[in-house]
Amino acid sequence: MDVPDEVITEGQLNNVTLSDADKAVKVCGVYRGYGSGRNRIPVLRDLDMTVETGTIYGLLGPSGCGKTTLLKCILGRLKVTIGEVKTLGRVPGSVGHGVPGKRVGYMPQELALYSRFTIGETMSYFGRLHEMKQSLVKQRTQFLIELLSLPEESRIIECCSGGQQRRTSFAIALLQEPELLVLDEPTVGVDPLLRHKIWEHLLAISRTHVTIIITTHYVEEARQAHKIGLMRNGYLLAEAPPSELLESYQLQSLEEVFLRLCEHDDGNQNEHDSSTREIVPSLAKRQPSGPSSEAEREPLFKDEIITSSNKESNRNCCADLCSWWPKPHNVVAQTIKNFIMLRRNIGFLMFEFLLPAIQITLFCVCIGREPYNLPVAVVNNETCMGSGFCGSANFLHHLDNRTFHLMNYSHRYEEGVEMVKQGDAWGVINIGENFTYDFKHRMSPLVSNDTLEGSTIHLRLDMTNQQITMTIQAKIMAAFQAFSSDILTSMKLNPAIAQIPIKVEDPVYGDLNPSFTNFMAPGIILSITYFMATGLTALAFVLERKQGLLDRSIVAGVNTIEIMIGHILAQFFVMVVQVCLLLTVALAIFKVPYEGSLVLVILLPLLQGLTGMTLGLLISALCEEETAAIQCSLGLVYPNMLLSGIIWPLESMPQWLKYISYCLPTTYAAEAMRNVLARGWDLTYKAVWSGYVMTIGWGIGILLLSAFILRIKGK
Ligand SMILES: Nc1ncnc2c1ncn2[C@@H]1O[C@H](COP(=O)(O)OP(=O)(O)OP(=O)(O)O)[C@@H](O)[C@H]1O
Repeated sequence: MDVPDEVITEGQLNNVTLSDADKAVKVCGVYRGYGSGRNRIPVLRDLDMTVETGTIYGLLGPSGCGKTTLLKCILGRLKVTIGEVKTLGRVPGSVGHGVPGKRVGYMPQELALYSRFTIGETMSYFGRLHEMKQSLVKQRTQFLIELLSLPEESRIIECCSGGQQRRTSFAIALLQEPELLVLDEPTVGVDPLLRHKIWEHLLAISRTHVTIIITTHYVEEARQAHKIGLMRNGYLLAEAPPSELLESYQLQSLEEVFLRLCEHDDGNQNEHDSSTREIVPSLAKRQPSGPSSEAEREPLFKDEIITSSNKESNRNCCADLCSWWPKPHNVVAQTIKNFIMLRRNIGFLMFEFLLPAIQITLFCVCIGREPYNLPVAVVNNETCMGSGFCGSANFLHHLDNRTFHLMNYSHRYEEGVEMVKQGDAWGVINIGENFTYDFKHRMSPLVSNDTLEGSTIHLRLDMTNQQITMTIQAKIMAAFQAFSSDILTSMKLNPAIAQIPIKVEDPVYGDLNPSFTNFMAPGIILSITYFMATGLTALAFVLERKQGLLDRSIVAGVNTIEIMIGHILAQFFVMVVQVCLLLTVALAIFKVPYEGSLVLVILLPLLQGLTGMTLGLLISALCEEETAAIQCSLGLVYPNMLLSGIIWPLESMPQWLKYISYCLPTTYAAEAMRNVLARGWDLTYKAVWSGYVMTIGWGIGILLLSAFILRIKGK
């Protein structure tokens, strides 16, 4: 950490308060770094800078010296730790100031362009952010196309050459004819002809009272500026008109001046090193003129900082609220931008439309359908001789041959059971040796049932899969009914009197459970909508942030709430189409039963989708990389499905897990959906309205949290 040169006292702090009306930018004693604690990187150190209105200020310095950081402080994108910045007369970010906003044109170092937009659409987007009439945007676009030799406005940005893309980026900064132009290395990688053209234009507009700050590490290029600031290690070594610097140092080039200043600075550093002390970065540092010991100095620092930051925070409290309030023109700009992006990616949009319908199709095809071709061992102990009626053969004949794959093990029941134990069969059917004879006698009022106990059909099943168990049982009952109908009709008896001689013995594995097919469908519908929506927005900020587009839009005056609303509005359209297709497939094609109001059935997935979107925005706010965002959204799918009672009933969960489950956004909703679909309940039932309330509550909560995180991270 650097040595503080001087302690700022209360009086001194007042003295540095900025009031000069003719100064477009005034930076006083600014400190700013990145990170915190041991990982803190100090960047700006006690930096002063003055830019007069209507001049070109060349900010020069080697790579990494802090030029971009300083520009971001001037634009209000970064808050200074200590010191004061005034841009166009006020603290950047003040309510109604227009910085960030339309009073400033910003060209970031990176391209920061929507590559799928045309030049015209790009201009329209930034024009909307600056509240310009579209006719004026058109006019300015034509002017800038001519001035900067850009291709026609219908040209897609990604089809432009590198130089054309940079000039488009420059044109955006000039679009609204701002009072202040901040250009971060506009000439890097630009051919000399274009560089000359850019400087020519800058000189021309500076004569119309436009102030320009331009950074470059091509030192000689800045000779054309009215004033230059030579920056090194986070502070300015010198600040003067180029001619003055050359004259006073009696040197030929600015590069030589810069080298001389660096040597001088190195000498000064060595002198200071003997008195170097480590202090916390948030404390002010200047020439020690006051109390000498650290203990004496610290309270003074802290008071100053608290006083100054309190002043700032009081002033900004209302400002913050106002700046959060979404402005319609920004929301419209964001929404249109997102729709254009959707339109440019029509293949992906179709995929997004169809994916939920494909998922529900897979669910209906793979889950809930009747299993078939099930291996079942048959042990038929009955010996049918002659031409008499053979009941066991008749019974086996009636077993559905699509469902069963029968394997005969005559007289070897144990062998059949072993097959089930080995997992080679789902069950064993054991038919008693006197089955037909006893069945006939069973119907006789003279015979007691007890005496016939040994001649029934015995079933031993693997009951680990409830769907299969239930199918086998149902099919065996159906076959028995058909058999009893045959035999009793031949005896001229009413089949309704048949007594059922089928006994289900202890299962080999598992236990019998009820069916969950219809139980699962509502939860599956909701979770598909929820996670599709999360996926739609999880990359919302990540990509724009990485490409510098988010920063650029914010400098143009958009706030994070407006960006979020823009995303939600555009993606809501996609989601409505998804939900319509999803419900059509589920309810109309696969006949998932619904007893309740269709409005409620449609509304809940839509609300769940909106909540899913807010979760996506939260992921997007938290993650810096696409891979992290994708992993995060995918990683949430399965735990949520397992914990929300979508796949298996909550009643089977341990109590502590139930508490967690009820805290999740889809649990109450799945319950409500089930009640609306299967029981036909409406909003008067708690089990229904609680699902809607929880969904809305979660949506609002996550949205606010995302906005808060974006605010804190300054994105
Ligand atoms: N977001 C960040 N987090 C941590 N460190 C950062 C961040 N941004 C910049 N830095 C560090 O701050 C220092 C100054 O960076 P800055 O981008 O302001 O320099 P610069 O003078 O604009 O460099 P260049 O000319 O290469 O663009 C560098 O050491 C850089 O590594």
